[in-house]
Amino acid sequence: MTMNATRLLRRSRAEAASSGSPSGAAAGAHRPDPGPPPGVRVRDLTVVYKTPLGELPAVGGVSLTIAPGTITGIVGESGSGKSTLALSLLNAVQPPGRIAGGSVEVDGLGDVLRLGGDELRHARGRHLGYVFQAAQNSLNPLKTVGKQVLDLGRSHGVDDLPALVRDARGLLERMGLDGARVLDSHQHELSGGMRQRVGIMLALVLNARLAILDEPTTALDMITQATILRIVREVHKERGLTTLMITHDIGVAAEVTDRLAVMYGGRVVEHGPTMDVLGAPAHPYTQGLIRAIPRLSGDPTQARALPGRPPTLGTLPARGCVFRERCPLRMEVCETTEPPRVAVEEKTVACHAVAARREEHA
Ligand SMILES: Nc1ncnc2c1ncn2[C@@H]1O[C@H](COP(=O)(O)OP(=O)(O)OP(=O)(O)O)[C@@H](O)[C@H]1O
Repeated sequence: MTMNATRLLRRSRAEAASSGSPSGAAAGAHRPDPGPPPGVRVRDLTVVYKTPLGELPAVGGVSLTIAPGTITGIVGESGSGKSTLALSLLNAVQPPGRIAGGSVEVDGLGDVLRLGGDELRHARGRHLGYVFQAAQNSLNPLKTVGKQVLDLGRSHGVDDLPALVRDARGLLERMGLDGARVLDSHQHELSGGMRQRVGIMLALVLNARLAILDEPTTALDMITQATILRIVREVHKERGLTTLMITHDIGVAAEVTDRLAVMYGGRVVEHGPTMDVLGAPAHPYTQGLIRAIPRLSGDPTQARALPGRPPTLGTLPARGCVFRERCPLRMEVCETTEPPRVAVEEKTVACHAVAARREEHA
């Protein structure tokens, strides 16, 4: 560690000792107020991966509006395209993947898919905070957390590094940790839950207002999981964020999110207020997912796994509805035509059967 870094971190420790209280999680002092939480509009997003069978879509024409200030969950089985969608929001899809079409408009940033080079690097961190899947293991093992905060600040041209370190400490203390001690620690000195909190701090310390959390509680024990979820909710509120949370665990989504998007085979099949999606699911896939979870279905003896297996890129049908193979409501049109998106109360549902039923009742 350079002398300068050591001095900055020492100063942070001295301040911690003299102030005695955490500096809270409100927006950081090293930067003027970045404004209200942003809205996000994903339009016709298609992301393909190169495979031996050619380029195949992991995300197929997804449109999704994320309202400012909400916590939106993305749920779906493994391979449904959740992480690929999250990476697209940062324009961070890597080869053999490629964003083949669409746009991702973020308030205050414009279309993220049109950003490149320095602009994009700047946007990540300053506007878009991302906690990777398995963030517990993504810290640099050779550097203390404090040094990583300073590296982050320098790489984003932060002038007031002491203020940045103070914010990092405040965020850590807000999340129930001894901030000064954690800043002084290496990854191996921290538990999984502590590392996850460090990941959240690193995503937010530059004042990003759009937080993207990919499976933030995977691999944590139940108690630590509950703590992290509480922290996500509280920090979201205090810092005025728009938060997107990827999870395969509907129970987690039910606890934390305001709105829920259900993905299947690279499509968003149902989206709306979490209470409505889980309480009155309209898409046959969402209905099946909920029936498979005893604590949500209400009757453990009635819990039934969805028949069949989720598709892979190679088995995904090129035309028609991607869910039809497993669908109890399958109709002829599902073989050939992509389902329309229909409004069902406050939800949007992509299903031919739901659309047909609505027409009957119209
Ligand atoms: N690097 C890659 N090369 C080829 N195919 C990929 C690659 N990354 C993902 N895929 C495929 O794209 C599809 C979507 O994957 P993605 O990881 O986005 O799904 P997910 O819902 O996040 O799954 P999980 O919960 O398991 O992470 C899957 O079929 C996956 O096998």
